[in-house]
Amino acid sequence: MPAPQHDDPLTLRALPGPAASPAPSTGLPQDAAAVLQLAAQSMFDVFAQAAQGMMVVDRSHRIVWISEGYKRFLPALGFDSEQAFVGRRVEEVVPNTLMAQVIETGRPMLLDLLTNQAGSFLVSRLPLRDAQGVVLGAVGLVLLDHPETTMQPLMLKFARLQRELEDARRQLAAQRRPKHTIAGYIGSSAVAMEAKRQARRVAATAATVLLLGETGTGKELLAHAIHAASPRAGAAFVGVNIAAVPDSLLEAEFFGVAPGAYTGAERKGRDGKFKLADGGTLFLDEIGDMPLALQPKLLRALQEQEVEPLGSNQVHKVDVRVIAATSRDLTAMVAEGQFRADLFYRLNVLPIRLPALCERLGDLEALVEALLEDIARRSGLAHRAVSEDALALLAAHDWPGNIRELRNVLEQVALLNDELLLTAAHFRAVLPAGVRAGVPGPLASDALQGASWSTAPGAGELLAVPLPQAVAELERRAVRAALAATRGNKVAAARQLGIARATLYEKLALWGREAEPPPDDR
Ligand SMILES: Nc1ncnc2c1ncn2[C@@H]1O[C@H](COP(=O)(O)OP(=O)(O)OP(=O)(O)O)[C@@H](O)[C@H]1O
Repeated sequence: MPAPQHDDPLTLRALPGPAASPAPSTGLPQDAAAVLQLAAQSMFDVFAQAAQGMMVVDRSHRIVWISEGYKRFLPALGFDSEQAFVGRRVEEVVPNTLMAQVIETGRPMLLDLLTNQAGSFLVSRLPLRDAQGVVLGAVGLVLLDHPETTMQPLMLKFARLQRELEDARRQLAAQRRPKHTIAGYIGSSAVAMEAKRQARRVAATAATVLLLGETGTGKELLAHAIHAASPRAGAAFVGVNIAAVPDSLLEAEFFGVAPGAYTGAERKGRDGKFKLADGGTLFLDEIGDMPLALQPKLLRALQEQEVEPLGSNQVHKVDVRVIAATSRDLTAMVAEGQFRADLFYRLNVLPIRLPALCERLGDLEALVEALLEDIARRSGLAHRAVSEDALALLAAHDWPGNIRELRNVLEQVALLNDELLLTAAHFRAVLPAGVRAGVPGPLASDALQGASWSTAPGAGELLAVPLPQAVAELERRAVRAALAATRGNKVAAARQLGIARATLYEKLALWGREAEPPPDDR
């Protein structure tokens, strides 16, 4: 490094010349202290040569020396000569410098970013000590000027790695968390606690469980949780949504297809859900939509723990625990002959009723908090809180879609707004106004009036058209009315209409969007 051009004893002692004395032909000195001193000297020389500029500051923070390279920063710092700069306290002439901190603490700052009116600099600051280790001052090195351009690729890479690290941490935390636990069913109201108590009790048994409750009350969540808390937790949890599978495909879905039973894609045969759930749990969602014709075969599978794939005359033993769920009134369906009584009794061994949200509004705040936390975790958005007036508005709202609807509303509001505190005004913009749908049930007369289904066109007009056309028109209006009354919730609408969800989906697909209520009806 260039020799300091200052006669201050500090400089001379602190920036030693070739102190260690290696024998020229034998290489490194023999003692460790001399090797270290040599290493320090060499390192310093490398730094000094690579640096864009250097300065030395004494114990009282006064600049005692600057390198040739440093001089080019002087104009930007407001100095036109070295004489005017040297001798000044460093913090007075180099804004944002931390040289004083290094002198006071004696701790080096190996790499730091310094930004002031002269630009941005990658700097290094090292304390200078005497033989007794007393700090005499500090040396500052400007390693790079304008690192934002010269180091841009490195900085971009660093930012990307940082982002990836955060994503990985988030994913890992999500994976480690058991997906569904009974404690994850949020609520401390008496009805919620009772549902959890029953879930814990049945988890230990192998008996069939029947989960009853309106749409979106957490039946599937609790089914997962019961499985996770059961001795079968290590085996598969297989779910079938009966309403979503066309009737004609259900048998193969449940019991599988024997090889050679069909040509084409099914030629090799395939396992049914019972087989896939062997050793674990089979979740039969929307069991009320099970076609009557298939119910005896399901009953046999439940009782005998045996399945017979389609096109086969062999039975296979399975060991499956069944959890069924429905939002329909199975007792009424049995009375009306729509559901077999023997299957109902077989399923109804351990029924657990999940309360609707309106029955446990005391849990609303805890649910909102837990759902917002989950939304933030999954989306990477900031965690939001809700104001008192927002909670009051939510409590006054009717929740036909229960917790699923609550979750959707929270998600929408969180996505649409940047504020960390969500207020009633934010929710008012999203919550459907108008008809209070009330407890879903048989087609309610106010719901019908809400959608004016019994008015235009009048009965007289319908009489003037051929019967199939009139029937089709009535059917459309009934579906529109049910969708309007349930704010587009198709499960609740199908229940109100007394038809399977799959049937409603089929009708909507057939009619196209014209059958759905206009957005302002929802
Ligand atoms: N008690 C609860 N605590 C936390 N989240 C809940 C709770 N109940 C329901 N949820 C959430 O609400 C949503 C709907 O729940 P889930 O699918 O379990 O309802 P469901 O009763 O099975 O509905 P459907 O009858 O329409 O199938 C999910 O996102 C679930 O995580």
